[in-house]
Amino acid sequence: MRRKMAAGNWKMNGSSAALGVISELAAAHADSTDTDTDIVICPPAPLLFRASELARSSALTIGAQDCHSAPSGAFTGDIAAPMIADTGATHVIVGHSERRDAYHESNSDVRAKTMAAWDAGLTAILCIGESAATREAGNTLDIIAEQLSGSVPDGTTGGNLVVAYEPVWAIGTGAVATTAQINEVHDFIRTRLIQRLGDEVGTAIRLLYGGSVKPGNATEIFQCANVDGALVGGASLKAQDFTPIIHALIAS
Ligand SMILES: O=C(CO)COP(=O)(O)O
Repeated sequence: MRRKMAAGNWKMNGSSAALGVISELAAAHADSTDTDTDIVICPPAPLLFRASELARSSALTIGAQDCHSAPSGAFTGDIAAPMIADTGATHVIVGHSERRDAYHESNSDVRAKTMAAWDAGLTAILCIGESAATREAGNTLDIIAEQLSGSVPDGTTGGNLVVAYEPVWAIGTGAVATTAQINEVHDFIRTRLIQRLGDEVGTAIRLLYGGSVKPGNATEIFQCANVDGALVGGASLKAQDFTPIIHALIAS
């Protein structure tokens, strides 16, 4: 059985004062008997060291929101995957639609970042998802197939790769995808991963849904067969919002 994952992407939000959320989440999970769920918090890079310290000896783990594809070099302002690992973080988000859009990251860029993450011993949370225009044109599965074949490198063990399906039109809009839409895309992703990587690895990769996941819709989303968890933006910034989502996942 695949482990579940509740991942929180804080994006460019949160000062050191926000780190209290990590302690609150750790405390809320301290008495849990659940051992099947990974809780990953991805704060802005300047908070990674302190977040990793706070999460130590709790059920929480820490991830970054992006990495460069090179292990070091003259790339002012960028962060290399080994640096992320050095903070104690264990995960990194790659290919988020906000980066694909604002920084023109291509599928091959995302592929290179994913390999860099693996080289540093990190688990990559690789994001894919269609725009509103793509969905309206009926091309969702074509784009998903293209993103998968272009962004996912060969050589995953299954455990070091998590694929997050985040329809761009559902991010930060409150317009959550229907379970029919989520099922269609997640089942398609699973089939494609198995076709390409074989049954064992293709089945082991976890698939997260992201896009306006809230306490009120989490239970329904987690009932989808190929949804192993969520990548949560806004609702991961407050323990009182993220905790019920984690509980809904554990109960699913
Ligand atoms: O982009 C997301 C997570 O990476 C989703 O953000 P929201 O949950 O705020 O819609």
